[in-house]
Amino acid sequence: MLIVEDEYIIANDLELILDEAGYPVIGVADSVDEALAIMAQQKPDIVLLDIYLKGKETGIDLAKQLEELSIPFIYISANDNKSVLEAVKATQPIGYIVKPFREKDILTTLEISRYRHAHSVEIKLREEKALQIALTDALSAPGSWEQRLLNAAMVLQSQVPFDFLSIQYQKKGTTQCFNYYRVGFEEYQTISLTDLQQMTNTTVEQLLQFQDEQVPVGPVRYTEDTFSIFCKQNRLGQMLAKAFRLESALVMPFTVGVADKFSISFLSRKPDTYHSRHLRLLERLEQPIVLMLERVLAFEEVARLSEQLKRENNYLQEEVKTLANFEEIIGRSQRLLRVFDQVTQVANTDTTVLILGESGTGKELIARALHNLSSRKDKILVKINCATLPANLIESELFGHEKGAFTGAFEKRIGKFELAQGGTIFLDEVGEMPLELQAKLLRVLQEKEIERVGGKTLIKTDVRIVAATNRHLEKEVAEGRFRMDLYFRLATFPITLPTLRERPGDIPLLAQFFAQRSARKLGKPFHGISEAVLNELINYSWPGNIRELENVIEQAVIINDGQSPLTLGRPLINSLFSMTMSEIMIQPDTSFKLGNSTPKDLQDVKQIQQETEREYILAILKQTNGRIRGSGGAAELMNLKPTTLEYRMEKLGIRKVLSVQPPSNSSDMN
Ligand SMILES: Nc1ncnc2c1ncn2[C@@H]1O[C@H](COP(=O)(O)OP(=O)(O)OP(=O)(O)O)[C@@H](O)[C@H]1O
Repeated sequence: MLIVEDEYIIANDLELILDEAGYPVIGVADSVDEALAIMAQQKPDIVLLDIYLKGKETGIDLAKQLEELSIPFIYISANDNKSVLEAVKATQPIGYIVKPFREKDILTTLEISRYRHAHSVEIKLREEKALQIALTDALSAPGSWEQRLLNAAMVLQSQVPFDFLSIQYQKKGTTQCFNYYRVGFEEYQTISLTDLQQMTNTTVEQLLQFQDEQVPVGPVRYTEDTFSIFCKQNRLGQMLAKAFRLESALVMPFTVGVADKFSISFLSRKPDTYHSRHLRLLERLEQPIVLMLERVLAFEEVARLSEQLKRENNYLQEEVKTLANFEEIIGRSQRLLRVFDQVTQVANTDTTVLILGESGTGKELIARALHNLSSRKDKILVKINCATLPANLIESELFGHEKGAFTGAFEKRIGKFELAQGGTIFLDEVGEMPLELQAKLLRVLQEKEIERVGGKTLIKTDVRIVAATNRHLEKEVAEGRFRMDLYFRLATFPITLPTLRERPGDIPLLAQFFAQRSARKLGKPFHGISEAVLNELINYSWPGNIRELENVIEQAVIINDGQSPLTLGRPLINSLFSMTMSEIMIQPDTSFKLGNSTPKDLQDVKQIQQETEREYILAILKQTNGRIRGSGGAAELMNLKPTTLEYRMEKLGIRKVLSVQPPSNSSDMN
């Protein structure tokens, strides 16, 4: 016990009574200063306090400090002046003893007050527990952060009153700000950045900058005298104070996990709303709130990651991911080695790369190698073929859309840019991108942010861009089909792939590689490639480049009897392929319907293509005894989905038969 009493006799009396009753007295003080000095040495459990003391300060002044320190106290006074008693009540003493007192009065009051105090502490603890549970429910309920934080604010209102609540949430360098203005008993109005912008005549950029300003390290209370400091330190707070006539604040910053920072500012119109008990309550709540938010954020992260994983899986099911690195890129020509050097130089930077080269020269393979050699290799590489995306969906495909953004947008959908977050985007055939979209792509490259179709917010992206085209982009720019500014952005680091005819020395290596791979896939022995065939391959001009060579060799392996070196089965005719690149995906076999005559027009080429494909499928089906699906089935050997193969068979008039016996003398399955 500490006795604070300036009348020596009374103080002495009190000390004796307490000692005898078994309450140890740690000191007797006759002024506030002396009392504080004793308390600095040892914290009393209870203080017995007179109102008028030696010195300028009264017992009521000391009581305010005791309240801050959570030390319970009992007044002992003869003063019954009404205004003094009002001031006494405001300090929330646990008891009051009127002088002159009897020993009995002292001991009874002490006992009852101690009991009531302990009881009220217990009630307070129970209330706090209930508050924690209500906060947990509010913050972990489904819904947006805006709604959840508002629910939490409503729970807190009963304990920490406010007229305005501002919550800043900083995550990975971006800050979100949630503002709630109290307009009724349980009514709050959400104040958006746009509302604030209009109310305060400030630009959104300024507001965003204010939002990012430093917050204090621990909980701080700003009252009448110190509120101006709060306004000076916090320009957003200053604006709010002006706009909503606020005069005091309580700021509670805390960190969740390693980097997620929250700062809650309670603001009030009255200058004396916040007391140290509010601060202490928030301090006590900090740990449970942090733990709970950690859990909520971890759940969100898990949900986000599993969503991302789902998307990646879906994506990977559509895309056959080639594990490309230099070992799988065949060739030793100087031209190709120069490309490898360039890839190695640029891989570990975030520089945008433009891969140029004719169709089939291996642009995609190089793009994948670039990704696999970069620090982003553990993240996804998303390929977008700009030529095959439907014009009306291309924007939503790239940037995603919000629910209801356009007819048919029933669900929110994220685009390929968001899917590739942290990884690489490969924009294949970028030269085919519509002009209108080129402007949007340029913005992504410059600002590194995207906006979903129908969305209102900009989303930061961390994606490396690799683009490829077989078009002559400078010519496209000159003819107004490609934006010059985008061209310069993309062409920061151009890599030009040599055509196959520019590196004939690599043809035998590639042919050997493709033949071995196909033979392995088809389960056939491989007896090499004859000298004559190799010469033929070297002398051919390969307008379809490596892809064409790959197809020619694959077909040669299919028709090979498995006992002799590979033969082509049909001659390679240079003149035919000067027609169009896209027509040469499947090589014509001149032994088919058109005989050995050279095709005259596009129709002829198409017919040859179809027949070649038909023969090809039949050869594979023969190999698999007619089995399409499952392991070792034709679809697997051809790297196609079974449904795709069935569709192609139907188009080419190949009927499935129930018996899987190989047909004896015909290669047809009909
Ligand atoms: N150096 C190489 N070694 C082994 N295979 C290669 C090589 N270059 C290309 N290929 C193979 O050739 C085929 C065509 O390559 P790719 O798709 O990368 O060409 P592209 O230039 O992107 O074609 P397009 O412009 O038509 O999209 C692929 O099957 C690829 O695996």
